Amino acid sequence: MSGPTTSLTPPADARRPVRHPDAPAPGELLGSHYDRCFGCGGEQPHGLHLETRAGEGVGVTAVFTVKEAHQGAPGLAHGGVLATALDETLGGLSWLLRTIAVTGRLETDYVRPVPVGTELHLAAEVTAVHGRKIYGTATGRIGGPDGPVAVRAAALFVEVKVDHFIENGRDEEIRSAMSDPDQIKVARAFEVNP
Ligand SMILES: CCCCCCCCCCCCCCCC(=O)SCCNC(=O)CCNC(=O)[C@H](O)C(C)(C)COP(=O)(O)OP(=O)(O)OC[C@H]1O[C@@H](n2cnc3c(N)ncnc32)[C@H](O)[C@@H]1OP(=O)(O)O
Repeated sequence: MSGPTTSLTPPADARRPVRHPDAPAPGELLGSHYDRCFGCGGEQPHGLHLETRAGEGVGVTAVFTVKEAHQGAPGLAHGGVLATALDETLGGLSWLLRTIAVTGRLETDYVRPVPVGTELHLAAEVTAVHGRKIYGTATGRIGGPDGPVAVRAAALFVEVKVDHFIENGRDEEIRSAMSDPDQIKVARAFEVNP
């Protein structure tokens, strides 16, 4: 097989994650990183509108209500939408590390079907860091933070610079994001704070 290793097991010399001193306080709403994001953007009508909050340690929690537009089988959430909810929640961990990172690998277990109308309560944490690689896990529970587990994920995110988006994104959206001073301020702040 060519290409990078796809293991989700951190190497033996991986370090424990450290919450950045400027990370949002536990309970603080993180807000959307991009208003047209399918996971968290308020301007994306069929999106998940996931609301993520900083948790304790290097963890976050999030809530997502499964809507009619999110179906796969009749009356049930689409598996890809649930993977998006897990991915987006894991993406929120960037705020705790103050590091910009993108998903390299996401492994999902589907444990229970999730009906339309469900409030899915998600929790994610960073488990290890090795160079640019950030390892994490996430769960989604039905109805409340202590509800039955419906989905689980393990993931590896890879740290990138803002240039990752500028060089690879479509010009129209990049120009619009670049003209939003808040977006650039937040993204750059992540880069200069080690
Ligand atoms: C102006 C606008 C501002 C906008 C501000 C936006 C703010 C922030 C937005 C965040 C959004 C969040 C939303 C949710 C999260 C997504 O959904 S992100 C979107 C989905 N993900 C992607 O599109 C990523 C696509 N993939 C890539 O771009 C590249 O493959 C990657 C992941 C950046 C890695 O490429 P690379 O930088 O060349 O890194 P590379 O040297 O190959 O690998 C580095 C290390 O990672 C390992 N690795 C790489 N890929 C993998 C893999 N798939 N499996 C296992 N290991 C891997 C390598 O083995 C290597 O390990 P070591 O050798 O260091 O031990």
